[in-house]
Amino acid sequence: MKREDVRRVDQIAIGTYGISGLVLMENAGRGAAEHIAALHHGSGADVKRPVCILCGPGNNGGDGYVIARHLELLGFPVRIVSLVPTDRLTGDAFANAAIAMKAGLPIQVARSAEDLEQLLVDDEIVVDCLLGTGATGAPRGLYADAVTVANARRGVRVAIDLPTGLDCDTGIPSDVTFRADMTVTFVAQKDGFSNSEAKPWLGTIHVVGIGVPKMLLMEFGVA
Ligand SMILES: NC(=O)C1=CN([C@@H]2O[C@H](COP(=O)(O)OP(=O)(O)OC[C@H]3O[C@@H](n4cnc5c(N)ncnc54)[C@H](O)[C@@H]3O)[C@@H](O)[C@H]2O)[C@H](O)CC1
Ligand SMILES: [K+]
Repeated sequence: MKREDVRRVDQIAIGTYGISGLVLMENAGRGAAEHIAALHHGSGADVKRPVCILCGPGNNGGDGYVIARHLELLGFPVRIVSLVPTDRLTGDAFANAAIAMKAGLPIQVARSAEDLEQLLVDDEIVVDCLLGTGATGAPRGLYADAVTVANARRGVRVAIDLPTGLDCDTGIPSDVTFRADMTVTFVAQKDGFSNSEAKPWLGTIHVVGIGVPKMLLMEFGVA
């Protein structure tokens, strides 16, 4: 699907079908958490690798707070590194950040590249909830720093909805693009994911349904 179409599906699911955005976000985050947890099974060790979830300013970040809550329930040590103070979040993202705070999930705010160098360590699962379908252009400022530092660490990298820096309509990566080992994308594959140039940045792709009715998916030709 095209970026604008998947955003339209989101709006119609909420505005016309009356599905709460919180329900869509919960389905997205829970589905993503299950795929991240499945990464672990191959290693055999019963110690669950720590997970660091990088959260941006929008609903892609909001997904990260849901992912954190579900991964904790699945036995993973989780922590959230947000690139914005949580009181700057709005809507469904703010709601889930507030739930995460009340639930005692560790949240640290990174304000500079130095903060990110300190906060991101090796041998973790790093989850990219920085920018999703609301991104325009190459990652700017602290978002570019976060991608650069995350790519430099030894560990497993998971992109949520799309790797930050990748144009999901064309598949063309920015100079700074999150290099994911796995991408969990919502509702449907993004058109750009079929561009071979995007492959090194996507890793293994999983599509997670978020409860959008089949009738609506069929209207957009994805069911
Ligand atoms: N039906 C669905 O697909 C659902 C998707 N969900 C998730 O929501 C995001 C889209 O959320 P949105 O708030 O619209 O946008 P982002 O989270 O991507 O944030 C965009 C935000 O970031 C700033 N920004 C934009 N471009 C840049 C840039 N180049 N550098 C730095 N900062 C940038 C700007 O402030 C924008 O407003 C979707 O991807 C899914 O993850 C729902 O959770 C469930 C339903
Ligand atoms: K992302």
